[in-house]
Amino acid sequence: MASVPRLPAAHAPPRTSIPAALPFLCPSSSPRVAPPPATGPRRLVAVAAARAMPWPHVLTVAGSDSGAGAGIQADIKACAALGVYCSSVVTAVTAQNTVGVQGVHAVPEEFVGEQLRSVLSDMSVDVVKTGMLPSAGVVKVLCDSLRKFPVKALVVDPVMVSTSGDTLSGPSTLATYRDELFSMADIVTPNVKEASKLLGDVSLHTISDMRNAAESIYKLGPKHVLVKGGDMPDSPDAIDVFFDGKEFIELHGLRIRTHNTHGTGCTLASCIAAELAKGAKMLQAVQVAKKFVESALYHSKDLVIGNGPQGPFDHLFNLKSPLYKMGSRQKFNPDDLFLYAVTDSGMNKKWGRSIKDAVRAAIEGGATIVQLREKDSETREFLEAAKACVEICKSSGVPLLINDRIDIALACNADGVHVGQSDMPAWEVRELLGPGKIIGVSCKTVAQAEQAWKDGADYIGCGGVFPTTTKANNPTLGFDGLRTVCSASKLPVVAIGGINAGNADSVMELGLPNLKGVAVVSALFDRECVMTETRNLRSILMNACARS
Ligand SMILES: Nc1ncnc2c1ncn2[C@@H]1O[C@H](COP(=O)(O)OP(=O)(O)O)[C@@H](O)[C@H]1O
Ligand SMILES: Cc1ncc(COP(=O)(O)O)c(N)n1
Ligand SMILES: [Mg+2]
Repeated sequence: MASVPRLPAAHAPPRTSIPAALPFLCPSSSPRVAPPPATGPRRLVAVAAARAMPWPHVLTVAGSDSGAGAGIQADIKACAALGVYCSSVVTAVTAQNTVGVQGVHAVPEEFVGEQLRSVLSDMSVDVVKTGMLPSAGVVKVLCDSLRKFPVKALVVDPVMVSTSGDTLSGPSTLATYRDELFSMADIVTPNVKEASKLLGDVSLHTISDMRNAAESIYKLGPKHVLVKGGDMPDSPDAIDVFFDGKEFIELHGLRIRTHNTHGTGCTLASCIAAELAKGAKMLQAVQVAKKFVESALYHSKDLVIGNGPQGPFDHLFNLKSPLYKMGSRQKFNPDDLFLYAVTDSGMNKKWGRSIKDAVRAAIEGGATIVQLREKDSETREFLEAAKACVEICKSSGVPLLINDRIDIALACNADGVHVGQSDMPAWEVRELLGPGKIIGVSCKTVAQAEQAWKDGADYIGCGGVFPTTTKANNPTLGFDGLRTVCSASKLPVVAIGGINAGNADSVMELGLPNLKGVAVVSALFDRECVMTETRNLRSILMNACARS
């Protein structure tokens, strides 16, 4: 089974295009001039245009959860958190809490139809998301309404049983789901129990079972299927299987150890709908949604509401915890390690350039990730430079990491940090930064690589491959040491230590498992023209990858 498809590093397009008209950036770059703010009539036009802007709109057709962890209440909170308007057609009212579902009161089918008519005929709905549809009659009413008032996309979460094990939609709706609703759906998102019921109670225990189920449900008519693995607690990751009719993609997330998982499925489907309403493609929408659920669970893992086994979580965690700024960045892409530029304040001083100019030049030359390693800057000066570099990196789509300084990474909202063996342990860094950030760890041994993986790191840096002057007392591992660590690592690896234009090809040509790229300091920054050196190294690496 494929993981998220990626271009092989050697063929990956440059992260930044280099327009011919760009001023040559050596030895220092020219300042960029921001356009003047709009004033007078121009401002009025801008305001009018802003007023006319439609608000992406999801309509949820689902049940009310009196405990507000799942159902309509979860859907509205999830859409609000992602900046999308959410209207609601209530199909049932449930008496529900953290213990389970105590009662269900279905709304008459005609009145579900009336609510649908009210919203769909007037309010420019982009995407419809369905949750609890308590009877076959309600499913039919919905299908009729959608035929009358078509929308851009339909997300079907085939809610049948709550996490607490209570029935929310009886077996009589199964046939109508299969025969009428699925063929109208852009995506169907069953959990393992629901997938099993839809397929006549087949047993689902493994990823391979989930893949088979996704394929069988796809044959019932939806354009995409996501079989969710939240309820497979034996798996150390939370793995969902996505199928688009051609390819299976395993979506891996951190499994958050918490009891507060009530409403994860409703939230996931609503986030997918919200992202689709904003114009995202399906896989992208699913990835953002999964990351959102993971982050919300992470930040709510210790909340206590109610006495039952399944608590709600906080969808609006982002409002409360400015520390954890969950952007819509996708999960770490190991191919970003291809040409890893590590800055050095001493070298920048020597060549008379600012950190900012050094970073900009490296990115213009094709660096795929940047780490700021400023061992002797004052904190305030470093923070200001880091903030400027975050802006530069963000506009080029290149991740920015900070060496060692978790405080700086948090304050400038960097994409992550890189820590060494004597810095803060990666698991503590993960606690502070949350799941959305990249964490790298320097490792020289198989045991250290194993620990980094256990601690929740995203990649390891392994070296020194060659002798180096940038780090004192740094034993050289050589190719053999690198090979040993790469072969055993469960994480992607970037090689580091004395790598330059003269030897980078020999490292990539080793073709080692998990080796994704090289990290360089002096070879880029202890040179007169950072951009030229980076460009040259990039082409050496690409040629080496093409050969090996
Ligand atoms: N403990 C957890 N940690 C991280 N992600 C989880 C956890 N539990 C569920 N998820 C994720 O939440 C989403 C909803 O999944 P699931 O709980 O299986 O659906 P449902 O709520 O319909 O039973 C999935 O993306 C799943 O991987
Ligand atoms: C009204 C309503 N809709 C959906 C769910 C499923 O949510 P979960 O699977 O998290 O219990 C629920 N419990 N209640
Ligand atoms: Mg669940």
